[in-house]
Amino acid sequence: MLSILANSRLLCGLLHVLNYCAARTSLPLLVAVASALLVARLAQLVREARKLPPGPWGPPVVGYLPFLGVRHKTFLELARSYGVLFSARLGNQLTVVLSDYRLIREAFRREEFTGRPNTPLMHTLDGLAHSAHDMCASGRCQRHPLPAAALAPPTSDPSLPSNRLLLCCAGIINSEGRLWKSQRRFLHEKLREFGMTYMGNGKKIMETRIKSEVNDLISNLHNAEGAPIDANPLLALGVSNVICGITMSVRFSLGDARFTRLNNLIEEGMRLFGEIHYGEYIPLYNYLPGKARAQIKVMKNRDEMFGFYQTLIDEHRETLDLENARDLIDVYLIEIEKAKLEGKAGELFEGRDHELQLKQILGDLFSAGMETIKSSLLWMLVFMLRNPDAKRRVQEELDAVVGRERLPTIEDMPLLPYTETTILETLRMSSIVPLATTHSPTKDVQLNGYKIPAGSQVVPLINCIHMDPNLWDQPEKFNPDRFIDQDGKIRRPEFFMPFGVGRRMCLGDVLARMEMFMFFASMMHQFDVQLAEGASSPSLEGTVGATISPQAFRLKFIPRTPPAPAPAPDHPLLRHVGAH
Ligand code: HEM
Repeated sequence: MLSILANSRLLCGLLHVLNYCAARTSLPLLVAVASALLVARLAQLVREARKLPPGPWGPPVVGYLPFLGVRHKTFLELARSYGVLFSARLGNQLTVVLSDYRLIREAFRREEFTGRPNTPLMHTLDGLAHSAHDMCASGRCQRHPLPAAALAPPTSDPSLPSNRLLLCCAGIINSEGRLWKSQRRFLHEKLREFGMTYMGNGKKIMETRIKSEVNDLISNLHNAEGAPIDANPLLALGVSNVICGITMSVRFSLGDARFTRLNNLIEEGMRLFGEIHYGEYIPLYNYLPGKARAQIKVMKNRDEMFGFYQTLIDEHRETLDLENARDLIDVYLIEIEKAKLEGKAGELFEGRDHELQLKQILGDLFSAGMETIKSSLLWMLVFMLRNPDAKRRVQEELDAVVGRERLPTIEDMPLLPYTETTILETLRMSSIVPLATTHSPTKDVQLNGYKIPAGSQVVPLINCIHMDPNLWDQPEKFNPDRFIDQDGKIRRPEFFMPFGVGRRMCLGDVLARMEMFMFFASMMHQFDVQLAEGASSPSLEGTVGATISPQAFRLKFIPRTPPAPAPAPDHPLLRHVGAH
C-alpha cells in the first residue's frame, strides 16, 4: 500500500495541498484534507481491485504467501472456491490462476501472454549475476529499465547496438520479446534437422540415437540380475545422453563422476526452482542476513554448469567446420561466425553476449529435456507396479506386434495403441509440470471480463484440468483405454495438455514422445517389473520441484524370455567425457 501511495501522483498532490494548508490554515483542516484524500485513494484502490479476478485476501505486505503450502494443491483448493479464473496477491506479485482449458487456450494463443515474470530468481537464472547486470545497469533492458536520471550514456561496446532497449534475459525458457521469438524459430528449425521430427530421414537419425541409449539401458538393467534397484540414475544417464548428443556430441558412461555431478546440479536446481522463496515475492527479504541462500546456490550451480559448457564450446571452436555442423554448439558457433562476417554481430541475439546465450540455451535444453522425460519414465514404472493388469496388456501387445526377436522401433508406434495410451495416461495422472512455466502479460489485458495487469504471474492449473471429473470419467483411476476411441484409434482431447498449449508450448514434445515410447516400450518388452519382496507399492505422492517426480523407490527388472537381443555397437559419433 505504501509503495502504491509512494508511486502515486496523488501523493504529490497531497503533499502540495498539505504544504499549502500548513502555510495558511489550521491543523484540523489539514487533517480533514489528508483524510479525505486518503479515503479517495483507498476507494480508487478498491475499484481497481474489483477489476481483477476474484480471490483470497491476505495480510498486507505478504498477502496470501504464508498460506501457500504446496502451490499446485493450494491453487486447486482455491479454484474450487473462487472459480476457473482467480487471483491471489503473493507479496508484491499478483498471481492469476487459470483452470479452464478453453480459457488457457484462449489466453496462451495471444501474443500478450508470451512474457515471462520478472523475479529475483529469474534474474539469477538468466545470468544477471554477471554481464546482464551491466545491461540492466545501462538502462537498456526492457524488463528492468532504470529511471531516466539513472541511465548511463549509450555503451561504447561495438558488439551491442546502442540506444535500443534490450532484454537482459537469455536462453529460450526465460526469454521474451524479440529474442524469444527468433530463438524459438531458430531452434525449431535446427532441432528438426537433428531429428526432432516425425518426418523423413530426421526421424531415422533420432531413432538411431535413442536406440543406442536404449540398448545401453537394457544391458545395464540386465547387469542388475533381477535384484531390487533404483532405476533413477540409469534412466537419467540414458535420457541425458540423448539430449547431450544432439546439443554437444558428448555422452557419459555409467559411474562417470562428472555426470553424477551435473545430474545432482540439475536435480538441485529443479528443487530450488520449485520451492517457494519469500525473496521472490518480497524482494527486501533477500537483503536479510542469510536469506538470499537459494539465489546464491542457484548462481554457484549455474557457474559450475556453465564452466562445463564453456570447455566444450572452446573445444568445438578449435575444430569447427563452417560447412558441417556436428551438433547444436556448432550450429550456434557457425551462426556467430556468419553474423561477424556480415557485420551483424551486434544484432545477433538482440545484442546479448553470444556465448552467454549459447550456454544458457545448452542449460535450458539439458534441464528441460532430461528431468521431464526421466520423471515421466519413473512414473510409468510406478503405474506399472501399481496396475498389473495394464502392465500385462502392454506386454501382450508388444509380444503380438513386435515379437520376441527384436526391440520395438518408432515404426511400431502406431501399431501399439495400448502402449502409447499407457504413456498418455501416465502423463495425465502425474502432470509432472502442473503449473507449466509461468507466463506474464507484456501489457494490461482483459480475460473473461477481468483485467490481468502487465507483469502479473499467470499460471495454468494443468493438474486440475487433468483430474477434472467433468472432463474425465473416474479421473483417479489409471485407465489408458480412455484415450482410445470407438474405432480403436488414439484420441487426444483438447483438455489433455501435458506439454502446455499456445505460443510457448513445449519445444521438445516430439523428442519427448519418441524417447518415452522407445525407453518405456523396450523396458516392458525385455523385463517384467516387480516390487521387491515385502515392499509396498510406490507412492503417488510426488516430490515437488520444478517438476513432480516420484519419491525414490526400488524395483526388480526380471528378464522376460527369450533373452534380450545383443546390444548394439558403441556410439562412434559421440565422444565420451569425464574420466573414470
Ligand atoms: C515429458 C516430457 C516433457 C514435458 C511434460 C514438458 C512440458 C513442458 C511444459 C508444460 C512447458 C511450458 C509451456 C508453457 O510455458 O506454457 C515446456 C516448455 C519447454 N520445453 Fe518441455 N516438456 C517435456 C520435454 C521437453 C524436452 C525433451 C525438451 C528439449 C528438447 C523440452 C524443451 C522445452 C523448452 C525449450 C520449453 C520452453 C519453450 C518456450 O518458452 O518457448 N521439453 N515443456
